[in-house]
Amino acid sequence: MSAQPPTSFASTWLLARRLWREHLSRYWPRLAMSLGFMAIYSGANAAIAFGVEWIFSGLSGASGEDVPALSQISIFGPVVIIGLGLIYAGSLYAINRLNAGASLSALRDLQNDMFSKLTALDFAQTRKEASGQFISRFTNDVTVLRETLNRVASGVRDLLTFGGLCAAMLWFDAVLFLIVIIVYAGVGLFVGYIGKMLRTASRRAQDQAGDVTSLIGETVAGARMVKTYQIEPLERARANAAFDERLRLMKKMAYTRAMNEPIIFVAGSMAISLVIAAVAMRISSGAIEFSEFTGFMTALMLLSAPARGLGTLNAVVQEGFGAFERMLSLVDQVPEITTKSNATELTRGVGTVQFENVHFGYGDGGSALNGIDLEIAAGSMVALVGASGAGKSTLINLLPRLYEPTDGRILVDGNDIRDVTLRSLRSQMALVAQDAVLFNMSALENIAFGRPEADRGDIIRAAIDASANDFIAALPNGYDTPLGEGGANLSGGQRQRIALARAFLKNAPILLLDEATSALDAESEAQINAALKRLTKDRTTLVIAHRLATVKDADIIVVMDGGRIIETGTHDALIEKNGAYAKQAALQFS
Ligand SMILES: Nc1ncnc2c1ncn2[C@@H]1O[C@H](COP(=O)(O)OP(=O)(O)OP(=O)(O)O)[C@@H](O)[C@H]1O
Repeated sequence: MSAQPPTSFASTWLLARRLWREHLSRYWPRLAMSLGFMAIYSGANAAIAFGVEWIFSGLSGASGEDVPALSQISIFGPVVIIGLGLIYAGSLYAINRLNAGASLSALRDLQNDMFSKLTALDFAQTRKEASGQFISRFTNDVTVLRETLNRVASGVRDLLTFGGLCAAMLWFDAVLFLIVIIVYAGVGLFVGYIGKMLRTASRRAQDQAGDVTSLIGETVAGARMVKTYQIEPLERARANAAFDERLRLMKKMAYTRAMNEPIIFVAGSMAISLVIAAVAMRISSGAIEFSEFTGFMTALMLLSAPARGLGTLNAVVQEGFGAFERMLSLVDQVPEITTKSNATELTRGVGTVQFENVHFGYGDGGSALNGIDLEIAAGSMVALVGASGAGKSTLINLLPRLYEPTDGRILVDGNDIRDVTLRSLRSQMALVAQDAVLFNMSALENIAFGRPEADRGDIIRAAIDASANDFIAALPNGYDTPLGEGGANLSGGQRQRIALARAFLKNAPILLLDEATSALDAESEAQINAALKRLTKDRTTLVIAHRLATVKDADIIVVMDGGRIIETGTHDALIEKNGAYAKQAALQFS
């Protein structure tokens, strides 16, 4: 969830400055050109008032017989008005085009910044928020901010137009102008208050939009569970509740926003009535002529459009800044697990691993690992066994620095893993997890994750080693077949073999394995076992072992309980010891 700073003027100003400095300023040439066109546009607007004044002064000055003067007005009047109209329309097109180009490009940059940060965040940081909250920043928040940037651009145009029309009114009559300005200043206070309410409401609505995105994502991803457990009504109820909440928040925003335009309208009517009330006095005292009054009234009428625009601008800006704040709450996160400035490159070694008095807790008070000491010889296989929650996955996750130990240290080939670059450390290990994560790309690209620079031949060789070549070749487009989101078009065993092919291709000296427990048919299991044997050969392997075969083949079995190692030894030695492992083995393998 985003931090919630106060919706003060200062925070709006800070956000506006960041938006300009970090995202918009690089597009200043386009924005400067747009500003030039805005000046032309507002000039054309004010000139219309003067054009009307000129026509009326001509009409009231000329008598019925003054044919040349009247025909001059009937020829030049329309030409002037059409000319001004064309300048007005042309500059409006240029303004909209230039602004859209700049704001859309700035949003693309902001999305890139967010995505870079998303990939740079610590594993733990990406787990803190539901995925929907992240997705929502790229979808809902971007849409809201895009709307705001459009409106800010038209707001600048409105401001210039407002200024131009005010200057015209001031030119015609200062006293009448003062009346108008006092009325609009009073309205400004209301509008500011409404904007404040909207920013708070908008932040809440955007956070909630993230919850809705998560819910929909869960329902689609978990379609199998939803159907087999027949929890469709439950899911519908959850969705109904979320949409009801969305309705409530959006209504609150819409109702608040709805107050804006009527207030501006009332202000406009009040300004016009007060001006009409005062004009007789001004004309009778000779301060203003009738034709000047028509010019003044034209400017006042033209003022209502930019005034409405400016009046609603604050509301839209506050909504947009609510979204921008949420985006910044991602961009501003600082990853904690990083490469030290004096880190060295970990060169490919034999793959010895040492855990020295390693402690770790997830920050929720409890400790997941309590003083792990473990030495793993190069090329050996260590099987981690123990009850659920014993700390096996946690131990494996510490090695590629997905999490950092709270105490103790971990060495790879004699190097403290905090003293080497993250990139070189992670290049020394391959991870094959239980849930083989596949992406919506071709089989070829999915395997190539192991080593992006690998050529097609290397990739096919890795697939052959992983017993994956036969089924991939049989896909409609072979290696170029898209695998569907999450590998939806493949069986569990096939997904596992793609994941193994990735590890073969990476050819790292250290292998981290969370063995699949998913029920595989005998043939798949045999194929995966054979592939695993090839993969683990001559590599240091840490495996969370579920299979009897793996446990028996391991060089050392490490039995964990409550974040501690309680026994180590070979299968035979541990059976002979008749301790915790022997008991577990008796239960499992009987
Ligand atoms: N992301 C997390 N946040 C907080 N606590 C966690 C997190 N992941 C695991 N834990 C806790 O840390 C402890 C060790 O969990 P871990 O996943 O390492 O156990 P495990 O032995 O791998 O279990 P399993 O065999 O069920 O996967 C457990 O008490 C677990 O509840």
